[in-house]
Amino acid sequence: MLDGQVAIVTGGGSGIGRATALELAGHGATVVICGRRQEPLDETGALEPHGRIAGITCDIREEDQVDALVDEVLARHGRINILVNNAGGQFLSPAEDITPKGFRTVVRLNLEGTWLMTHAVATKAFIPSGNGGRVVSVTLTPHTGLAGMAHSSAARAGVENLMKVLAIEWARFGIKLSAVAPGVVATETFMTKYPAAFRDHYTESVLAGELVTPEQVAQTIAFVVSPAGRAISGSVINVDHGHDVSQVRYPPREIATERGSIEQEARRT
Ligand SMILES: CCCCCCCCCCC/C=C/C(=O)SCCNC(=O)CCNC(=O)[C@H](O)C(C)(C)COP(=O)(O)OP(=O)(O)OC[C@H]1O[C@@H](n2cnc3c(N)ncnc32)[C@H](O)[C@@H]1OP(=O)(O)O
Ligand SMILES: NC(=O)C1=CN([C@@H]2O[C@H](COP(=O)(O)OP(=O)(O)OC[C@H]3O[C@@H](n4cnc5c(N)ncnc54)[C@H](OP(=O)(O)O)[C@@H]3O)[C@@H](O)[C@H]2O)C=CC1
Repeated sequence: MLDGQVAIVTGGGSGIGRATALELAGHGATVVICGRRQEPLDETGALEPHGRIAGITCDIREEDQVDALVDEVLARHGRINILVNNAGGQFLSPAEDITPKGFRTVVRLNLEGTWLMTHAVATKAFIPSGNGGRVVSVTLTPHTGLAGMAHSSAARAGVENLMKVLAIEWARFGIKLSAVAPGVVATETFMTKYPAAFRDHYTESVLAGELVTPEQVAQTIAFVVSPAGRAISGSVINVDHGHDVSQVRYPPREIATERGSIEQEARRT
């Protein structure tokens, strides 16, 4: 499906980024992954049997490192067809305790880093090639407001709108941009980084009763960048078992009937 395509996946050394790199490579793409540390990148590369994944260290918040990464990929492969902006994250904190530096740190990573990568790949590769390209940015649900993550909620809203604006402006270059917004994903980071009570609550109370897997997010990204996803641009695609529309399990345990539903209202006589 992706034979001959060259992809960059940011944050490809772990979690969703690793699963995405493996998924794209499995469909024939040559994949360059980046992150701040070399070791996780090498671990991802070792999981791919055909040598289609290589890692290059890059902090996506640093303009000179982003430029160097894109130049290196072009020098090695001569083209870039796909960019997956997956690197991101945040720390959990009540909004009133987030310092200016902490807010800036999260916005720089999620919004500015995504902009730097997207702009560099578009201007150095997609536009000069005349062939356009595909961009998918990984964001977050719920879109109704992610309590405890004010900085990240704001940044991800910015990323989703950025994808929409660029989908309009860069349609003339054949560039398609979308966001894929996962719900709660069972990555090692999610399972180990957050306080146990927070993790356990959201693990147990998600609507579907199960977490999203990294592979499910990766398969959606692969579909969007595949020939079958050619008409997708300016979209936000949730991969979240309905987390965006209902943040609690249905029905609430307290009022569940034996049939696992809610009691039906009696008809008026
Ligand atoms: C109704 C609501 C329903 C909600 C349902 C929610 C369900 C759960 C959804 C969960 C979804 C999301 C999951 C995920 O995203 S999992 C993947 C997460 N992955 C990551 O976060 C990886 C990347 N993250 C990082 O690298 C770091 O977290 C960070 C973003 C902070 C960047 O790290 P960096 O090394 O650059 O930054 P520093 O550590 O130097 O910190 C810089 C300043 O940031 C502030 N800070 C950092 N950590 C904290 C903290 N724990 N508490 C408070 N402030 C923090 C601080 O100002 C740092 O500066 P100082 O060290 O000088 O103080
Ligand atoms: N897990 C979840 O429940 C959900 C996750 N998401 C989002 O999906 C994405 C991936 O999450 P997940 O796989 O769980 O998280 P991970 O923490 O496993 O992945 C984050 C990756 O990004 C890399 N990274 C972090 N900062 C930078 C940077 N400045 N420059 C380059 N690379 C960087 C990290 O590598 P290194 O440290 O070596 O730089 C790491 O490989 C994130 O944007 C996350 O917020 C969205 C919804 C839910």
